Amino acid sequence: MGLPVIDISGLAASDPAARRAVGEALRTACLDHGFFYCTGHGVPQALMDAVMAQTRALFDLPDAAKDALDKAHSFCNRGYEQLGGQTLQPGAMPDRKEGYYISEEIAEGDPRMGRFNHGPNVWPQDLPEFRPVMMAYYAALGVVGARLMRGIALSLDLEEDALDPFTHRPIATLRLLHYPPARPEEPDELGAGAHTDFGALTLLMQDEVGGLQVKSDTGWIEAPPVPGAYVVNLGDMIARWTNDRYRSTLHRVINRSGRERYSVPFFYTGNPDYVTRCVPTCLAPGEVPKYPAVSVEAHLKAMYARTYAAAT
Ligand SMILES: O=C(O)CCC(=O)C(=O)O
Ligand SMILES: [Fe+2]
Repeated sequence: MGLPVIDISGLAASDPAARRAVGEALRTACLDHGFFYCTGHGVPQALMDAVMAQTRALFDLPDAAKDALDKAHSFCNRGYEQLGGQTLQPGAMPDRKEGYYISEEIAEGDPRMGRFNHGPNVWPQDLPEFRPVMMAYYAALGVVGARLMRGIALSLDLEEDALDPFTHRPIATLRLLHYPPARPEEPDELGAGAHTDFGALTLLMQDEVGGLQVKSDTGWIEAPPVPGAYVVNLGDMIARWTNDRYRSTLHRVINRSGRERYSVPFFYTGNPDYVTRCVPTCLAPGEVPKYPAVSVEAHLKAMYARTYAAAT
């Protein structure tokens, strides 16, 4: 069976019943696959299209231009990541993808400057539209992420604003990805090895090529592109938070299309100082939390160390 489609426009409605109805739909999807398609998110299609166009333009730059933007030059994980720069599946071959990291632009004098993942972005000089398009998109998805977290709160029978401290000044990361076609001579090579996401929520925009697969109880299922919709999935943090009631599900990418594939996940990770601890509504009488409380920042650091050999 395919992944459900949830129209989240009700979360922005003034009618509390409309907001609760979305919470109910989220609850079912989170308990079941931990993955769903999201429509009614309010992000203009023109902005989504512009992000895809700039993403293609970035990866079309000459290698020397991309190398100059390498994230090795950044202290806060911004910029270009070479083909094979990450191995998402332990023991597998390096991922057949190249990437680019963008997060909040932290200005000089901001007290957060220099904390894990906080600092300036890296911008390609030859693409004048790149920065404004990406920053507009980053802001738009921050709004959707916070709104979805309110829906998640409702879905867990919490007060609607219970997770607002988590969505205050959140860490979030926009990641541009390019997957060249799979190589027939390397049958074990994956575009992105099987992994779960680190944070709270991921909102993925993918082009029309396809190749994302999600692990279900019956095996790998395809998550084909649905125009205008995001593929949303829960990350490890929400699984911890809910004592594994909500699922952070394995997924991977194999681009067997013979074409170039582009995708843009947005990782909504939350306020770095927020301490996640088991949600009380996720404990049956006598049940104990499986995981100790952990701050968002400590969790994120540990997760980066897992997939990058030389992580900071
Ligand atoms: O490109 C995709 O479809 C998925 C990417 C992904 O899972 C990730 O970057 O965590
Ligand atoms: Fe992922």
